Amino acid sequence: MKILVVNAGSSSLKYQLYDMNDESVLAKGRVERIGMDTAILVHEPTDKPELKEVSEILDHNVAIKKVVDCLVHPEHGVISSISEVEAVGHRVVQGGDLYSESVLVTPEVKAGITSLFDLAPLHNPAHMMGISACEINMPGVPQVVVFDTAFHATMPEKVFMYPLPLRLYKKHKVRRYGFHGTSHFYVSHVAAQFLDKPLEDTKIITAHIGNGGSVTAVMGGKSFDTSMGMTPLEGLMMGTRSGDIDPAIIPFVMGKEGIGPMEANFMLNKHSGLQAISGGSSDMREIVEGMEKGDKGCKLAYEMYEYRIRKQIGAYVAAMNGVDAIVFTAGVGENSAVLRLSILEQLSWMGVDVDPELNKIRSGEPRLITKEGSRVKVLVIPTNEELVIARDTHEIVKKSHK
Ligand SMILES: Nc1ncnc2c1ncn2[C@@H]1O[C@H](COP(=O)(O)OP(=O)(O)O)[C@@H](O)[C@H]1O
Ligand SMILES: CC(=O)OP(=O)(O)O
Ligand SMILES: [Mg+2]
Repeated sequence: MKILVVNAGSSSLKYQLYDMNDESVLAKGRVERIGMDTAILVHEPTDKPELKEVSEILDHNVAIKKVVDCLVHPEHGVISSISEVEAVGHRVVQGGDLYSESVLVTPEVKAGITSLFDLAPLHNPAHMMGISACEINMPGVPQVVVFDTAFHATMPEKVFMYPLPLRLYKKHKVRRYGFHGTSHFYVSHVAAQFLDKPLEDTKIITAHIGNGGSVTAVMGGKSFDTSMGMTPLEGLMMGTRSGDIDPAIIPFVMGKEGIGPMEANFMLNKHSGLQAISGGSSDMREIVEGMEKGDKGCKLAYEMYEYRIRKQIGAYVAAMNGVDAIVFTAGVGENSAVLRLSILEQLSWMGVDVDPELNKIRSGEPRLITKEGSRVKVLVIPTNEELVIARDTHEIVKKSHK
């Protein structure tokens, strides 16, 4: 079965086409700057030359049409007809308390995702545009949605509730949901295979550090706590997001600067984090480069970012009364040896004995970066959210055919 995996954002759309016979990727690609007349499409077939194009792509419908054209393209295509694609799997960031697992898209599910727009205004509307675009361009093909929040559905009440008036939870579903669940699920289960222990007895801390970042305490294979909350803004300092701040700052700044709630939200999501403190860049590579050249803003941004991740890991050791392994994943977690070393050197108190040489090795494979005998093992595991989405989609569609 061939499955198309779609991750639709507000102005971008990433895709991968899988052949589920051997879980191989036939092609992947991305469309950026959707809504502009200079949108960029990059299509990368596994065994054929890449295709790059700049053109007008005004909405997600046109974007999916372009993706379909690429997949069947005489020179760059990987299938002869779009009817070879038997299912589509979508990443959906917010499933609220409606979904604790992946589901087949039905009119009810679409209404469910739409009812959660308020809880993920930057993400869910874009996902719905992706789903509609696939319905139009691949009529009759079953679609499945895989939620970032689903893996965190096991968090206990004491973890997911906020100490706020109860009516806010009852009326508006104000509670912690957590995100990046597909990634935390994948890397924690790969990590468990490295530990010579039954999954039920494992305590693993997973650090998904990309543009957005979150740390999860995974106990017995289940999410116990995670650093993101009702929205992907809570927790760590991120590329452009503030993460945790004193909530009283928000009304204070709104009053002082004369801004409304939308602007305040925009500031916290898009103009904070590494970018704000470094004075320009949200990219860890540039932050480290700047720091090495003596840039004070980059140095402070790096130190704050590192400190907040380390503090979160420490908190989850306390939350689980111990830890067997720590996992680093996603863009920064997989690639920044410098950042991993800064964090791990200061966790020696709890039995982390990092091997600086192993830490430096670059590879696309899961790998151990602690010395033999380190009481807590540390692993770098490349995440693969798309593979999890393809597997769930495959399972659900197979079942629905029975
Ligand atoms: N070699 C590297 N060293 C440090 N950071 C890197 C490196 N390569 C990529 N990154 C970081 O990874 C981030 C993107 O991570 P990714 O997980 O792809 O994010 P997202 O899925 O949220 O877009 C970039 O912002 C960049 O800072
Ligand atoms: C939920 C979330 O923060 O996703 P991303 O890291 O892809 O922005
Ligand atoms: Mg990501």
